[in-house]
Amino acid sequence: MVPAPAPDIEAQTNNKTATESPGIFLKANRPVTLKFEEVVYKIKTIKRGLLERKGKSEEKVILKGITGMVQPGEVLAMLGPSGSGKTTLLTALGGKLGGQLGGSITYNGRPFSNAMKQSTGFVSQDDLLHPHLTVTETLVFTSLLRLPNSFTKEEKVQHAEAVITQLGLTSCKNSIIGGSFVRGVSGGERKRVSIGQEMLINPSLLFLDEPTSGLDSTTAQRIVSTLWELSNGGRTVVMTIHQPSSRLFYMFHKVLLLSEGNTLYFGRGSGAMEYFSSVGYSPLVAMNPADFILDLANGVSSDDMHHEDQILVKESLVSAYKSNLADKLKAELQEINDNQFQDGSDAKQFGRWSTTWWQQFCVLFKRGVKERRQDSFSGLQIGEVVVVACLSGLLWWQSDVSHLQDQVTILISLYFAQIGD
Ligand SMILES: Nc1ncnc2c1ncn2[C@@H]1O[C@H](COP(=O)(O)OP(=O)(O)OP(=O)(O)O)[C@@H](O)[C@H]1O
Repeated sequence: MVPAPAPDIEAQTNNKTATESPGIFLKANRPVTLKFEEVVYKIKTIKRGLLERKGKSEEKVILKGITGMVQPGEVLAMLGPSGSGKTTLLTALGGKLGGQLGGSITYNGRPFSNAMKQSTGFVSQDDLLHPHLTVTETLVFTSLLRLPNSFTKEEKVQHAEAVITQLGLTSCKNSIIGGSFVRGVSGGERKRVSIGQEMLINPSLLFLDEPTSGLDSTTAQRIVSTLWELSNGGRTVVMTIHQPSSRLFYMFHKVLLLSEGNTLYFGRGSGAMEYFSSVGYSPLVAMNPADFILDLANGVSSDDMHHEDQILVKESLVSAYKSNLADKLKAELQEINDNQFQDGSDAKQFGRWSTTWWQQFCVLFKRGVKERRQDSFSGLQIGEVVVVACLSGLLWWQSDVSHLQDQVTILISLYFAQIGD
């Protein structure tokens, strides 16, 4: 780890202890029950030969009617082989998936809204962190940008400090994040910084795409324990995970097993092995339940199986789920009365941005300067940056989310035009 020179932001946080920090992380502000019923997602693909210019349009079904529910205080882990639809489902539940999405997804009985967006944290698989900023700087700048003006600057800094303490990042808080060319904090610490960025808004609903990928089992355990503790504060946590150890597997309150867009199991993690043995699939030797059910999701129930047998195993597990668990789950979902949620928050009370344009400009400017503190500047370089920043800013100026695709297309066209020149 490369310690960076202590910046003024850290000077503001150094005298504060965790006990002085606001206790925002003890309880979720507005507990959220997430229900999803018969979620279907289809995409259009073009099938064409190597020499063909025009191909045939085909429809591919990625999610084939997925149902489930997560309540405050619960962690739902979505497991399945690569390409089974975990990230697609997570993105859909996080309100980030456009296109042909069918079925129903509700948050306290209501559709996704601006109000819910502001109570939702989403940690994607590939984190976008600035390599030359320290852990403290990263979290303080995010805090200054994302927390509303009802907090003073000092309170925003305190929130960042509280997150650092809560996520066990105190020992590396003055180390730079690092990247491909510069050594910085470890993979686990980096992941915790990404989680911390979302924790700053004290989300009631937290989505994480593979928060443990590439980490050793002890670090993975530490991250899942943190998420488990967060759920204890009345939060709803949903994550995708590739191959959890058995220790981790039993920490999940609920497990959703996917195979090629179908559900094979939804229920308590501790009940998974019992369920699969009740439908005729038990491991021959004692093994990690996650490994066993992932084998089943690939259609592997014993060694030396042919491809055709694997297809049959998957089909039998899909129909076993439909006849044994699906109806019970639907009945459980019906029992939850959507009118019980006292969700008085009105979408109108949530503005478009938490901070003003000028505040954002100042914070981003300061962050940009700190990020480049090791660079030497020439007048030409500064001029270039200002021109590009103005052009990019104009492109997004007062933009509507519905025009996002047009703007991205213009950016890509400009990029290719530049390459062509
Ligand atoms: N926009 C898209 N265009 C084409 N194919 C897509 C698109 N979105 C998803 N897919 C396909 O849908 C399937 C599920 O993708 P998804 O990323 O959800 O899988 P996953 O279970 O998260 O996989 P992994 O564990 O490897 O991340 C994959 O076969 C993927 O190629």
